[in-house]
Amino acid sequence: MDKEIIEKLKKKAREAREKAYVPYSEFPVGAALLTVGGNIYTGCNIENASFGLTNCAERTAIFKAVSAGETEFKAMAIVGDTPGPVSPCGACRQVMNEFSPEMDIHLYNLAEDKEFTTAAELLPGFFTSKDMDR
Ligand SMILES: O=c1ccn([C@H]2C[C@H](O)[C@@H](CO)O2)c(=O)[nH]1
Ligand SMILES: [Zn+2]
Repeated sequence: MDKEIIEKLKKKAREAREKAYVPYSEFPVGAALLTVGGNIYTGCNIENASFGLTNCAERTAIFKAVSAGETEFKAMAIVGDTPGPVSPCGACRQVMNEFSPEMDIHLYNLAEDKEFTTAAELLPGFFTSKDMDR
C-alpha cells in the first residue's frame, strides 16, 4: 500500500485518540479506517460509568463506517500509549473480520513502534456466517 496513505491513516488515528472519552481508564486509543473506495472513518474509545459498555476505538470507527453505508475495508491504523504496538481486543478482532478479513492492520504506540498484520491474522478461526450453515 502507498506509504503516504499509511502515514495519513496513522496521523488520523493519533488525532482521533485526542477525542477519546476515557474518565475511568485514562487510556485513550485512536483508530482510522480506510475503505476500499478511499474514504476514511476515525474512532476513539468511549467509556461508560457501567464499565462493560465501553466501546473501543476500533469498533467506533467500524460502526461509523457501516452506519454510513460502507462495509468494505482496506486498512486500519490504531494508536495507543502502550509499551509496544497496541493490541486490539478480541471483540474488535471479531468485528474487523465480519467485514474484511483481508484488511491491513497497522498497529502503533506513541513512540511509533509498529506492527503490520491483517484482520484474519489477528484472529485465526474467527466465527463467520458460514459457521451458521447447517
Ligand atoms: O485496542 C484497544 C485496546 C483498548 N481500548 C480501550 C478500551 C478501554 O476504554 C481502554 C482500556 O482498556 O482502552 C481500545 O479502545 N482499543
Ligand atoms: Zn476492542
